[in-house]
Amino acid sequence: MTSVLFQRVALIGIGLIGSSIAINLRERKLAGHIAIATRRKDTLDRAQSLDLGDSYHEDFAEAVAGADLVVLCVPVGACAALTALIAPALAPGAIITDVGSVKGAVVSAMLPHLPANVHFVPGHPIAGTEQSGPEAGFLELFENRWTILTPLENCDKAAVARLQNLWEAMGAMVEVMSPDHHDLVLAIVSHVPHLIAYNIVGTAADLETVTQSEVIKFSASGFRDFTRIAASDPTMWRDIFLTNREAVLEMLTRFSEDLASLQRAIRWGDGDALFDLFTRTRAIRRSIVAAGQDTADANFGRLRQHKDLPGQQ
Ligand SMILES: NC(=O)c1ccc[n+]([C@@H]2O[C@H](COP(=O)([O-])OP(=O)(O)OC[C@H]3O[C@@H](n4cnc5c(N)ncnc54)[C@H](O)[C@@H]3O)[C@@H](O)[C@H]2O)c1
Ligand SMILES: O=C(O)C(=O)C[C@]1(C(=O)O)C=C[C@@H](O)C=C1
Repeated sequence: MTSVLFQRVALIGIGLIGSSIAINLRERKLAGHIAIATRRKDTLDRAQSLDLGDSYHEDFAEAVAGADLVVLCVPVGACAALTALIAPALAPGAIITDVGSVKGAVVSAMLPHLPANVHFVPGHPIAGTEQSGPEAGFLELFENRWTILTPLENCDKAAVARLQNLWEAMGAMVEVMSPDHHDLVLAIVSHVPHLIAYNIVGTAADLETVTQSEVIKFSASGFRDFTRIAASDPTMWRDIFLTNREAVLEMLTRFSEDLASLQRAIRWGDGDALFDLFTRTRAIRRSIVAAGQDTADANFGRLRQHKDLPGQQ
């Protein structure tokens, strides 16, 4: 049995993550009032027609006024300007958080604009799909998935606990870590995999000896999975690679070295090296499935059942 955890939640940006939070707040009755603000009138109108909130604002400051929780649900590159815009309107004691996929850069971008009398608790739900826009959200997105919070050392513990309660009420599991550690971990489990997907789909599309229609016609499920990831939002991912540059480059160096070893194993017919690696990686997949962390597959299945879902914001 859940109860109202915040009196007024302001959601800034209402795409996949913002709308999933809105649906959770409403369905689970976690907020007294849901105020929604976003950049484009058209997106706001679509959010309203989906009945995602209680009030809709083109003026960001108006949306956050009186809110005890403000959640930035926008691409990482938009966080600094938006924080500067809303900072003067934040209520004393409010918790301000975000859902950005990179944390170090978000902290550096937001912190200088924030008044001392609010609690800044950056966050990141490790849950998503390749869809964007207010129509893409759904209730189960965060269920049994991790959300990472990266509060600064001097942050009020009660504020962190309140935000943790909210994520848990939305079905998530919560872990706290430093922004830098978050960025390093996410570089290898999320950012580099996306780069690989963008790259392989781009390479296939550029092949002179294989036609576009053959790529589409013969794409087996392995390649198809890459195309799903490579359909992810261009703005969001541009911002991620520009703001988590160091960690991504570090992981790419390791990745390239390991890829070169695989290339060598294939060239010299070293079947044992290939077999050993594939055995280790199969065990990793099986432990992820055993831990119940493969719900993205379930989400993907769910989205496929709704083929008419618009993908644009
Ligand atoms: N999509 C995912 O899988 C996923 C998962 C976890 C976290 N995130 C993070 O969540 C954030 C939002 O991602 P999303 O998937 O919901 O994106 P989305 O594209 O579905 O929605 C983004 C929203 O931000 C608004 N917006 C964009 N630029 C803006 C600007 N300059 N000023 C004001 N509003 C602006 C858009 O109108 C839209 O309402 C990103 O920071 C992303 O890194 C995404
Ligand atoms: O399943 C997907 O489509 C995702 O890419 C989700 C995913 C991920 O890499 O796991 C993407 C970026 C977010 O920051 C968090 C989650």
